[in-house]
Amino acid sequence: MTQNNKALLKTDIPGPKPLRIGGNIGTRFAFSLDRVQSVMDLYTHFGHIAAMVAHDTRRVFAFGPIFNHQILSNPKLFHVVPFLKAPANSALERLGHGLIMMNGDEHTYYRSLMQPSFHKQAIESYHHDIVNLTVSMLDSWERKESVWIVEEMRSLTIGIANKILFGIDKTIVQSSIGKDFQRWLQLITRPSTILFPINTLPFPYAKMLAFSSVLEQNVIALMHQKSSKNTNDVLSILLSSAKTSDESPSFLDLVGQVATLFLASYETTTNALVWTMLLLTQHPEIMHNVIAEIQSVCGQSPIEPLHVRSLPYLGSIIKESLRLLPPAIYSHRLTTEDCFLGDYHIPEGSRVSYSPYVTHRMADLYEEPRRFDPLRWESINPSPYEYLPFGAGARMCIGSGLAITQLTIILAMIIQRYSWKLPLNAKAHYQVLVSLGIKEDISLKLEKPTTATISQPIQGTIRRLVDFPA
Ligand code: HEM
Repeated sequence: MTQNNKALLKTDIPGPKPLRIGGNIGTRFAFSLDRVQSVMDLYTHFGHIAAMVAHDTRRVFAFGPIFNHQILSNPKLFHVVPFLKAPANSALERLGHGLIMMNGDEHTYYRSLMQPSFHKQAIESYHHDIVNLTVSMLDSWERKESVWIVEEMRSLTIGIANKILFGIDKTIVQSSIGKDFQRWLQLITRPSTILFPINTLPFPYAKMLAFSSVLEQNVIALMHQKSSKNTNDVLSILLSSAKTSDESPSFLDLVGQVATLFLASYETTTNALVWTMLLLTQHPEIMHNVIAEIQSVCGQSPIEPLHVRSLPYLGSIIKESLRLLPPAIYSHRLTTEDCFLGDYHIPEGSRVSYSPYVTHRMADLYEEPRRFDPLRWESINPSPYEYLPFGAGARMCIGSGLAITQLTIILAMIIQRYSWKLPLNAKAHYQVLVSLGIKEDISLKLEKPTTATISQPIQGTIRRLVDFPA
């Protein structure tokens, strides 16, 4: 950008004022109390470009398809940034350095290495593992009248991640890498770990660093086992493409990819399943129609790969659920040089975020955006920057095809065997840890899928995000 252009651009980005007590930090803290509502309020009150604190160009949000395109189609200018400080050459640094945190040529190289594991054919080859693990879960429901839905969906998606990412059977999950990763995720997302990166015991950050070393050793041991066996899972495909690649990355170089795959896959998919099932409890007519579609296309037969592409109504339900409650609310980038967003000058080193959540709620793109309306997909065809639950551009979610396949198979199989109802006064309070989920688990009452029954109205903060039928 020339000096002249720079002078013409504005720097007074609108946003909430610093608080009288607490200043900029106070305003940032207020934002973090409810990030979902706060990000929407920024757009509603200040428009397409807004700062977390007025005039502070270090933390900026850019909303809507034009800015999504500008940010996501220019990965050289908008870099991703690690969210946790890690000591140089530590296990934490290596575990955190996966595709999602890479930039430039390194990102391009590892993305091409991982791509074969997510091709259409590879995804079809995981189909039977997804079906088998879902059958086991549904069989265990036969003895139950109700199920804790988050717990069930989480344990299923971890089981699937273990099997299709690492070739580990569910029976070994309890003592396996899946549990280690879950614990690691809890440790790295604790506010005390993030706020006080002090490497001395008993600080939680020091405990997390020690646990990272254990996890890294376990991941490397797993890679040694894999490299001597020929199994059909994402890690095996990755190891064999690494072997034939010119740069031949070592196991240590690949540790971060393994961690990223596990962490990026199961929590997002769990939350998408839970939200979809909860939304269906509030829309009996939609539930009724999807039962009819599944009965007519699949009957009681096992779900085959062909069925996954032949359930358009279920497909619209999944799309609509990911529009209304996308697991990724917003995502950050760091500017690598001075640039501009609209009329505003953004200095190098600023954090800029795009938001699938806000974009999906723009009334000029989606009529009555707060309503769950799968039928809207019969008459709209948004661009990749207008509908982006999986991001867009060169860094779009590499697992999007796998995620949609999993959601379709699991939901179709549950709907084949059960209907579900909320208990009296069930509350769904939303929260964002890594992605948008619910705070406390809900016990759903199971029924046979004869017809969809009217459920109790759902209570809780979810009513701030969704307009349910009266
Ligand atoms: C419903 C489920 C999922 C949702 C909503 C989701 C969402 C996303 C989003 C929004 C991004 C882009 C983030 C950004 O722009 O900063 C992303 C990236 C990524 N996702 Fe997913 N994801 C899901 C499932 C999965 C699965 C199943 C896997 C792998 C098994 C996966 C692996 C990844 C990876 C590796 C990236 C980084 C891609 C890159 O930077 O090149 N995700 N995901």
